[in-house]
Amino acid sequence: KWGYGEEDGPSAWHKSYPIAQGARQSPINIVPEEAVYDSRLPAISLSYDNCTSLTISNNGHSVVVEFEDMDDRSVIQGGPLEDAYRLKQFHFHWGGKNCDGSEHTVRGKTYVSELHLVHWNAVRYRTFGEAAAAPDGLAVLSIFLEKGDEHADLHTITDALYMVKFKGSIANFKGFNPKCLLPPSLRFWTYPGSLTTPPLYESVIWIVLAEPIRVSDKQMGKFRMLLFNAEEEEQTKRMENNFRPPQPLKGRTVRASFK
Ligand SMILES: Cc1cc(C(C)C)[n+](CCc2cnc[nH]2)c(C(C)C)c1
Ligand SMILES: [Zn+2]
Repeated sequence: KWGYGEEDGPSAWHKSYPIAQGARQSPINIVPEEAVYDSRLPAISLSYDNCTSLTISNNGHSVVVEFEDMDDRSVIQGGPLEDAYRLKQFHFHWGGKNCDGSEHTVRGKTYVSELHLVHWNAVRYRTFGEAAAAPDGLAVLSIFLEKGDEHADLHTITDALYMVKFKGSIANFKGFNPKCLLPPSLRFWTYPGSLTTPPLYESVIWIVLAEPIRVSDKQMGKFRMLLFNAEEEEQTKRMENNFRPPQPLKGRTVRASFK
């Protein structure tokens, strides 16, 4: 199977997943000066007030918070999106003790971590799986985490990580609303891309917020206590550096919602 190590990491994925060298792969390096300001782009609208978080889990690649997505109780719309997309889950990518782990970069700058809020087009597709394989199936809202003071609301997540230390662990995680993780500004860049892990489906409309949120080193240290391995496996592998590096733009246009 695939991972983030020397043998099974991003540079090897193309062997089992040739789309890794496709025309709309993610992440990318965003160059603001080359982004096209589009004044017709509506603002992003997030309706998370009735969202229902269910669980927090360790899938062996990241820590994931899943939501109830049987109706349109929590959706993202506007921006580049034709339809409303349903919130399905969010997860993070991060680095190691002294190195950054964001997936997208801005003028080559990396951030400590990157939060992905994953939504799917339930207007056009019946299931998440079907949407995840369709060109306009998913919309991922990406938020950069920058090193700074403690983030007051991130504690709710970091305090729960001990419950999902091992791959395959899952715990109740009700009542969490991710709107507390948004930065003050919803100014964004948007471009057509892909999942950043195998199967690397080219099914994601990316919406990357320009303004990061700030988190402390101590809070990030708690993410690095998670493990890639299951409890019964003998080798203990710390969960860190679970990010894919930027991929070729291949002629795509990045649009900006701001000048
Ligand atoms: C069908 C599928 C969908 C996703 C994400 C977009 C939730 N993911 C995560 C891929 C991803 C993570 N960040 C961006 N893409 C996978 C991985 C767990 C195998 C499978
Ligand atoms: Zn992700």
